[in-house]
Amino acid sequence: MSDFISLNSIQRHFGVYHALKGITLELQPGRIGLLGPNGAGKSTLLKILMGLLSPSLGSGTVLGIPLRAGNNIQGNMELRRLIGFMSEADSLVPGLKGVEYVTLAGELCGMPRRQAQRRAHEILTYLEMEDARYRKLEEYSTGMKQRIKLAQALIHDPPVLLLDEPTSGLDPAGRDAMLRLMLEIGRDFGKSIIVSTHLLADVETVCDQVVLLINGQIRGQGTVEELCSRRQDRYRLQIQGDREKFAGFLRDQGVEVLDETIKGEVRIQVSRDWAPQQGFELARKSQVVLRGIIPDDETLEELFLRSVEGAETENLLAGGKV
Ligand SMILES: Nc1ncnc2c1ncn2[C@@H]1O[C@H](COP(=O)(O)OP(=O)(O)OP(=O)(O)O)[C@@H](O)[C@H]1O
Repeated sequence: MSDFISLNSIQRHFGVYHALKGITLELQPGRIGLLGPNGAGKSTLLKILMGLLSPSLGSGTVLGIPLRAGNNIQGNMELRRLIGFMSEADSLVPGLKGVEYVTLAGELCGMPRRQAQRRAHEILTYLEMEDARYRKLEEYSTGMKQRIKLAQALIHDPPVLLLDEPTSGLDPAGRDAMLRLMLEIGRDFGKSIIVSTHLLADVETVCDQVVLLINGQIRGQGTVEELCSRRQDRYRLQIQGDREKFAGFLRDQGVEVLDETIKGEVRIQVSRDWAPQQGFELARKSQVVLRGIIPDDETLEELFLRSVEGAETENLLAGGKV
């Protein structure tokens, strides 16, 4: 069992709707991407991890603190001291200036006012918000709002950050800057980060682990490399000889050719029980030299789309039940 996060069949119902349908997960500290389409249950899971919501069923521990169905006020308070949360929603307090808002977040975490003020200034300097700190929050641009939300999550120097859609609404430059900050905070300051997003590129840039959450269920977990190398039905045949002729021959033999435009290579899709030995046999018959057969990994985007489609098909077959 992981000391970091260990979940066992966690469910969360909202009335008759099952937002989480039995989440079992063991996570190690690091930079973790919680990837899923809209409505997958990402925010619900983050809120359970930090004790803002309790599970309807199931059990688990986060940083050694047990998650319990029903009210667990003591455990939830402890979790909030250890976790910084940046919500997706616009959770700012109108009328406050940037530095007042971040100070208030510190005080709400139990910090004495002076300490919270000092720390708020430090963080706002680190986030390059020197000038914006004395402006009212309602005057902030979307990029500034996302930064100040990150600042309030960092105020009490928690070892773990939960970031819900941190790049939402940002322009490309703002997004790059936010991703750089996340990398820095995770890699250089040693904090664990769980980032909820549906943006694959954000996960690829920042995260060393991925959890794929679709329709309230875990559909994959591991490093990007591990997840993308799971399929065993696509190969790159590296050949010496006439590529087009070989591709035509393969098609005649009932092999699906995905791409024959890459120099020295033909990409194919086959059934899962296809043995690479068959590739050599086909090459011999077609009189080309086969130099190698390499499993053809899918991109994170392909994996994501395939998983979403798979979940939709299963849902349809199950009669679309929640
Ligand atoms: N308080 C609530 N009451 C009723 N239903 C809810 C509540 N919170 C979430 N849900 C439902 O649970 C499902 C999962 O919502 P959640 O916000 O966790 O998804 P998400 O993956 O974060 O989506 P998004 O990427 O769109 O933010 C959605 O269908 C949502 O409508």
